[in-house]
Amino acid sequence: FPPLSTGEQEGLYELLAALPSQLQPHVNCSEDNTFLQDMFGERSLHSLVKSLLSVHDAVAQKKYDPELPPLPEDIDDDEDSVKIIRLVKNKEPLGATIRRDESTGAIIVARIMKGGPADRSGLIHVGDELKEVNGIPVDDKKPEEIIRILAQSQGAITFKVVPGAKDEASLKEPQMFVKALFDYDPKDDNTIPCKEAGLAFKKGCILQIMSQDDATWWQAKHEGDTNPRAGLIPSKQFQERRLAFQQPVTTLSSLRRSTRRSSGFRRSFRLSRRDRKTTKSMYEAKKSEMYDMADVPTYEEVVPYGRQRGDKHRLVVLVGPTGVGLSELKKKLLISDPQHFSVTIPHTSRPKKNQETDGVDYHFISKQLFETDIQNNKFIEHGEYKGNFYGTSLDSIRSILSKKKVCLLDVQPHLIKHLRTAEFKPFVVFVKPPTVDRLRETRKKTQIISGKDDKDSTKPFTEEDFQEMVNTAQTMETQYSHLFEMVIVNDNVDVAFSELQLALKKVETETHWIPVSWTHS
Ligand SMILES: Nc1ncnc2c1ncn2[C@@H]1O[C@H](COP(=O)(O)OP(=O)(O)OP(=O)(O)O)[C@@H](O)[C@H]1O
Repeated sequence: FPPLSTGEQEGLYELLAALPSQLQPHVNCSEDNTFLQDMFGERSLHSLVKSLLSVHDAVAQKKYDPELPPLPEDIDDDEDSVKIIRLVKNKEPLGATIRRDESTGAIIVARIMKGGPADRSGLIHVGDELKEVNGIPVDDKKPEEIIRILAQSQGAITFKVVPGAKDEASLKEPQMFVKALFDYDPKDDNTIPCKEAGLAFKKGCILQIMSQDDATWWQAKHEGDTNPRAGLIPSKQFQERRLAFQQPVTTLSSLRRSTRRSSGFRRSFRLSRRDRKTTKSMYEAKKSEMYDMADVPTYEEVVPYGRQRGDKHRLVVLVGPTGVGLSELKKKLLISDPQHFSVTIPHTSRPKKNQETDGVDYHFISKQLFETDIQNNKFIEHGEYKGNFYGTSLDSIRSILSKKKVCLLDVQPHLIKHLRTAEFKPFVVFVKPPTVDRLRETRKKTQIISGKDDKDSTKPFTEEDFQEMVNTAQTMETQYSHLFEMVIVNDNVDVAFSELQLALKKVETETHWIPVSWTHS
């Protein structure tokens, strides 16, 4: 209805007064007639109708909107994100703290006390930049001075703020993604408050974290899942805590076993293709380095990453047990595209042979310089063989990457963690042997370099070699699989090679997930 005019209101009263006579023909008994006369003549009914009408008018004219204070006139048009906030303050403190941002000098809301006036208003948020209080600019004031101004103010206080970026982001759907570093099935978890509400996932899955409000149970969805309902997953802290209790037992026992079989771990890093034959048993890595405890793998925050033209390539790291075929796969890649792929040139302290060229076969350096370089952490891997040092320097990796080539590197798995940096962004491929039966089948004609003596003698794989390869692969997988981005089974070498080639192509051209820590260097 449109609001009633005064004339219309009076007409309505007349109508009310006239009602009993209008109804008379329909009323048989005089008592009823008197009752109607009395009721419609009652003043209280008139005032009730009047109130009803004024409420009707107020609603129709939207008079219930509170009156907003006029906006200050000096708003800078450029500052489109400025917010003017008016809070009414009584004796109670506002419940917010401020700080000066070291780098920009801006006054920032540092904390909002839960339940205080600022919190209850819902208008001021942590991260907001304070520009003015009651028209007084605050940029040139110390936080203490501003606090004094606020303390002295009573009644309405006007703030001019620039909302913090965080504030806006928190209103949107949470955008935190993690890569799961362990398998999880709520069915096997007796601590979960509700198994049906749990979310199962596998190692390597990308999960979108929807809520971390609860310290023990987070809420998450599988990335890309259109179903909006989140499921419960153990929080990082909770998972770390309970794994810390379990791990020492399992790790220690598996390590003992692997120590005895440690010869199955990769003993050499390949120096150059020409030198392959002599590198096989060049040296053993220090055992203590190999068996360090891996961090408890839970979740790692990830972001989408796509290599832009002109960016350096991700470092390609191959790991696997001795003899599984890393050199073979590297060789195939190099042959497939020598302009695109490259391997590092190792350093050595041994004297240069006549047919060798410095910087091509090796970087030949003195023993003393080698030792200094070791001290200065210049090598990702190094070792000693027959009194001479050999090693792969970090700079030799950098030199390839800066030529915009793909660097192929194989290292022992415990060294992966040193390469996991924004600079190298390693793409780690685990090359796994097939079953012993398949090894026997596929490696029938294969000759390997005998590690028993220093001569370049070759021999076929033994049953023991196969068993050791499979066992070592198993140990490596148990301990380091959370660091592997891809697993290739080297059964048929041509199949394994095409799988690797395809995966590397994808890494170069498609958007994929990498740890968020690699994106800010
Ligand atoms: N799928 C395969 N089928 C048959 N032979 C293979 C296969 N993959 C590799 N080989 C052969 O097995 C031998 C060992 O492979 P390769 O030298 O590449 O191993 P590696 O992982 O580099 O080990 P190491 O660290 O001991 O040198 C080589 O003669 C290689 O040609």
